[in-house]
Amino acid sequence: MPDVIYLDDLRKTYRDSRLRRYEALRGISLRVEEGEAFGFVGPNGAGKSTTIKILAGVTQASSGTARLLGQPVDRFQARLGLAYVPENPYLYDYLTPYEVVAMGVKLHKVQVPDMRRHCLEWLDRFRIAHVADKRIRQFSKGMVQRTALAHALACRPKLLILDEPLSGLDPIGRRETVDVLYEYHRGGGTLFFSSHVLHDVERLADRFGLIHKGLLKTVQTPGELLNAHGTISVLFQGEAQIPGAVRLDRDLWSVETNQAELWPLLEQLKTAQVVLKEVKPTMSLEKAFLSYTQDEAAHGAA
Ligand SMILES: Nc1ncnc2c1ncn2[C@@H]1O[C@H](COP(=O)(O)OP(=O)(O)OP(=O)(O)O)[C@@H](O)[C@H]1O
Repeated sequence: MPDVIYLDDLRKTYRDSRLRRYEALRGISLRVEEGEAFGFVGPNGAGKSTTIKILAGVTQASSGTARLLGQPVDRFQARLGLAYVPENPYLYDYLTPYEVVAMGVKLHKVQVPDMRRHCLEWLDRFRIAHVADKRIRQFSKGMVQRTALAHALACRPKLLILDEPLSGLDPIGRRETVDVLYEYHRGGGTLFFSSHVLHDVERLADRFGLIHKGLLKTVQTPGELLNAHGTISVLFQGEAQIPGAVRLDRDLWSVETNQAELWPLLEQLKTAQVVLKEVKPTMSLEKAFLSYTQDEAAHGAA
């Protein structure tokens, strides 16, 4: 079974209006397997959209290899089974959401017993079924985004590539969209998405890749991240002589530990007969993100 996404030494050089060269991608290599949810994170200008546009066939790489489902991205076969939503989707604004979704379903040759019902179900998942027959021209940015996402999912793609899928959505819309994407992933779909909202990447991604200045700095699972850098915060209630414990309230204490020290600490707390209130990892993707980008700045790397 080939990788669903395969990138090898992918490079992209842009030229500005004065024909000066700018290397937006400086050799990205990456594999995403079938059924994986891969989060692509990085600061503004890192190269996320450029990578995604190459995958979606919107722009061409300067060099390197990019394959989808075993096919080079410039072949139309690579896009069979692919749905892509760009950062700012452009939809023909004289169409209605129903027309947009139905057109996608027909183009992808998805067999559905009742087209109207199928489309309305997806529009309903994104809370826009009530405006299914209104012109998109009248829509807000968030509603256009919801229409584009409904269109992508209604096509039952094998691979879903989304560039900043949550931007432009309100907090409830973000949560609902994460839920839909989670379900798609649980159903076996492969998901590749970029996001600035690290919390959403943590909730959705099996692995995440951090891109900075056109280079992939790290690819990790949340578990690997925790083992490599993580600390664990333990909250307990009651008296125990634990070095480093900080009193939060009258008899509520908090102590930070690491993976190796966790079990001995829990044994100690058990012996002291305190009430364990919470054990949670404190290494967030946000901290990792900052550590990778700041380390580089501190060492003056290009
Ligand atoms: N068409 C273009 N012509 C020239 N330079 C470009 C073009 N598109 C992108 N760039 C430059 O390439 C670099 C990477 O841009 P890209 O849009 O891929 O970053 P990004 O990680 O998606 O950023 P953001 O999070 O802000 O969307 C940036 O410096 C950007 O200015």
